[in-house]
Amino acid sequence: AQTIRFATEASYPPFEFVDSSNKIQGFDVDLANALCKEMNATCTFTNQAFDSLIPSLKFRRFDAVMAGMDITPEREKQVLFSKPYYDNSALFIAQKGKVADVAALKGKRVGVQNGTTHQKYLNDQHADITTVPYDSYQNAVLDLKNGRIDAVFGDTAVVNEWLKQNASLAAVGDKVTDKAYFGTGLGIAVRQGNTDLQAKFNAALDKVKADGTYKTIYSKWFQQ
Ligand SMILES: NC(=[NH2+])NCCC[C@H](N)C(=O)O
Repeated sequence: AQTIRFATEASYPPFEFVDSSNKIQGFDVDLANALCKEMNATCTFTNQAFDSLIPSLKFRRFDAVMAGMDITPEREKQVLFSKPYYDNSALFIAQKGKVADVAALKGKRVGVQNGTTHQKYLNDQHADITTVPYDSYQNAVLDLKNGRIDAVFGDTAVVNEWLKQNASLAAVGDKVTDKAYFGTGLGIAVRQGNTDLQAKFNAALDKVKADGTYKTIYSKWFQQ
């Protein structure tokens, strides 16, 4: 059977994280395994810095990237994406009672992960906010709790996870769904020209959506 080497950045529950026995787990991993089963392939997952995922894919160190990655026009110039497998949006969080709304973040320090759509969105659309880059969102949340930064900007499902675990944090403003950054959905990236693997992922996605497998995995990781 074919082996598909996936790369991810596993500090991003519920999409991907390293569990207590050092295994990479999460929604993306379960979905990838379901797709690989459909494709009669074996999946492997490697943990890498987020901003190195697309370069490593291009260097052929991996076959696919699945990392809660938004499909964006800019990334589509470099890689091919599967059809969207998850509807995404982004959200700011801050210490409870400290930041009234997004306008109040003017002149403040907001943590983001390097290479993410969140970083690009703030740089492009909120030049008045100081973006503070982190290699992992875990460290950004720590700094938010310590008061070293004023807010963190991340994917809504992930941010909700932090809110559940940290009673001292709260959402600021509404979800952001700007299509140029986060509105199109998450996709699996493969190399330009690898339309064969792209087509296989798309067919497998259709299959797991139709037979209920997708729904089971979704409800395991995104409890309402
Ligand atoms: N595994 C991760 N750390 N993912 C971060 C993803 C952030 C954002 N959705 C993006 O595509 O840029």
